[in-house]
Amino acid sequence: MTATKGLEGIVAAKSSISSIIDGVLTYQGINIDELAEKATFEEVAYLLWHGKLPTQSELDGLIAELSEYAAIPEEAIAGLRLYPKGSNSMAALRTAVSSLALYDGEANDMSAAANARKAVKLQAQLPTVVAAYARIREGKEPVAPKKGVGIAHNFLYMLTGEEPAAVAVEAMDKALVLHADHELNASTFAARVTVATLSDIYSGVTSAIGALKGPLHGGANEAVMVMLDEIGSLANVESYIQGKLDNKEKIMGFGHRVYKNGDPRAKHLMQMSRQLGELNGDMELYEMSIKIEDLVTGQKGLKPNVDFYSASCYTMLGIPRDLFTPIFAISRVSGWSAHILEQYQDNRLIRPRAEYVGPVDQRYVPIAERG
Ligand SMILES: CC(=O)SCCNC(=O)CCNC(=O)[C@H](O)C(C)(C)COP(=O)(O)OP(=O)(O)OC[C@H]1O[C@@H](n2cnc3c(N)ncnc32)[C@H](O)[C@@H]1OP(=O)(O)O
Ligand SMILES: O=C([O-])CC(=O)C(=O)O
Repeated sequence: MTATKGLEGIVAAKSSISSIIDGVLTYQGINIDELAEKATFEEVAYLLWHGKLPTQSELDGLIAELSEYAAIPEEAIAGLRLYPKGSNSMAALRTAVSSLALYDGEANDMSAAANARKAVKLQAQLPTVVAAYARIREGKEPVAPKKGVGIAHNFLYMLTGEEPAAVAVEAMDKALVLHADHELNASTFAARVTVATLSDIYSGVTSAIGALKGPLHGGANEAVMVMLDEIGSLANVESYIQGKLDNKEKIMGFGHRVYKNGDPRAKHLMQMSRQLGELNGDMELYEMSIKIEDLVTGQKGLKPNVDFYSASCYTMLGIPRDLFTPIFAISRVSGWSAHILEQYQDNRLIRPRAEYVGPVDQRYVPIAERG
């Protein structure tokens, strides 16, 4: 038995949710470029869950259902208030989502209908949790979700307590579309491994949030912003990046396990970064990002991934950098839950093998004889 480090290239599941073939990403066979331009996030969530785009009445039904479930139980809000000040926002989200199971009477109901309902509940409630936590830690009261608006709108509204500008809603919605699903990425795999034991959907999503948190995966968007903040200005880009490359340090937001010729989502976020810069009358973050891309691609051949330009976009939308990865989760919970439902439909325990490389032929040594 020979292990493949990081399971690179191993096909570990059959899935009909999203595909990456020859560098082209599709959700249910629809090119991400088309969805980014035309679809709303709610349409995409429906597509991932049901395998088809919704009719107008199906979409209205989903928006109504999301509105119905968006408020989180008072006990969960009370829990958020107890988290230590300065908690990591992804750790807080992971804990809060796990706690939501305790207040859902059907958390352990494994019927298909209950699982489909819980997928919608989780999708509805993650934005509320992230926004409520962001406010509570600043000493502000959470803002109750608004009925009848989309998730992008509602999230920005609950975060700021103000009606968001149309352009901000549009940008956020597109970002959510672009992050919704991505085949068997690490967090989705974690979710599928967890539920393949026939554990519940909350356990699967909690596992997924834990996996997304890491800087080699979703956590890279925050790490990109840390880097941009450290660089500070366009004039410092070259020396900073050159220093990192000379020291063989990783540049966050670059490289990808599957895409070797570029992540198709990055160009949409790059465009959004430029547009938001123009709107804000401040192009520096965009220009710094472009210069970083030129240097890293020029010297290492590495292309930006989905996390690179999302950092400047979210910052220009006024979002604190430690909410970037939670926002990724707000979107990706659509894909996680779609994969969880797909796993339940044709389940088999996921249990690979390890190549043993430890010592052999050892004997138990009594404690008094150990050196
Ligand atoms: C939503 C997402 O999860 S997108 C990915 C987000 N993660 C990041 O942006 C973090 C930075 N990028 C990385 O760490 C990697 O490119 C990953 C984790 C995305 C992919 O990792 P892997 O497929 O295992 O590639 P691996 O890390 O083996 O890289 C291959 C080579 O490219 C180099 N490399 C890869 N990414 C980078 C980078 N961002 N900066 C500098 N060098 C890099 C590696 O050092 C390695 O070089 P070597 O062969 O000389 O040792
Ligand atoms: O697929 C991956 O490995 C990571 C990624 O880009 C994503 O999850 O969006």
